[in-house]
Amino acid sequence: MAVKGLGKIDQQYDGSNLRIGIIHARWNSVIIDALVKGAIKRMQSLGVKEENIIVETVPGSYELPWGTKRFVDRQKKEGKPLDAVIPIGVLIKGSTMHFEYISESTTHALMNLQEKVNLPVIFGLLTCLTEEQAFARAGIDEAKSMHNHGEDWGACAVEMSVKFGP
Ligand SMILES: O=Nc1c(NC[C@H](O)[C@H](O)[C@H](O)CO)[nH]c(=O)[nH]c1=O
Repeated sequence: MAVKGLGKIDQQYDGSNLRIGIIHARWNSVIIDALVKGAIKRMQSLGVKEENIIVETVPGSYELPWGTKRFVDRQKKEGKPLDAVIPIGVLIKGSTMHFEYISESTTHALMNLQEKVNLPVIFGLLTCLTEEQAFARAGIDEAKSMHNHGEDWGACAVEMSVKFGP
């Protein structure tokens, strides 16, 4: 049986010297809140200090690429550069093509952003066909919960920062 999710992390990484940003959309906020909490919980379990986890928000997932760029730039300008950033959004398919266009464009923009900001930009965009899929991936629906993907994103941010930092 294929094992979904991050699988076994090959080692515990020490996040105690890291400063990590989370920037999240405000659409589908119940699911977003669970994902953000999961990412924070996992990063703190790896030693990232509470004061070094900076949270910012944007209206929707479409604003994540531009918001992330400005967020990273501002933290750097204030002399408090980030080691990684986790944009988080939840897109749920509706009756139009809006979902497809935002999913595709935002995914490409976030991928390309890494070169521009020279930091790990973790892919925290849930693109779900149903609300049930989104609840399950945020660890909300115990019945079908796979696990809270936010925790994977937090672990990924720490690993990428420690392994590939400056
Ligand atoms: O439409 N559905 C969604 C959505 N639309 C808004 C969009 O991201 C943007 O904020 C506006 O178009 C204004 O630019 N944003 C989401 O995060 N999830 C959705 O499921």
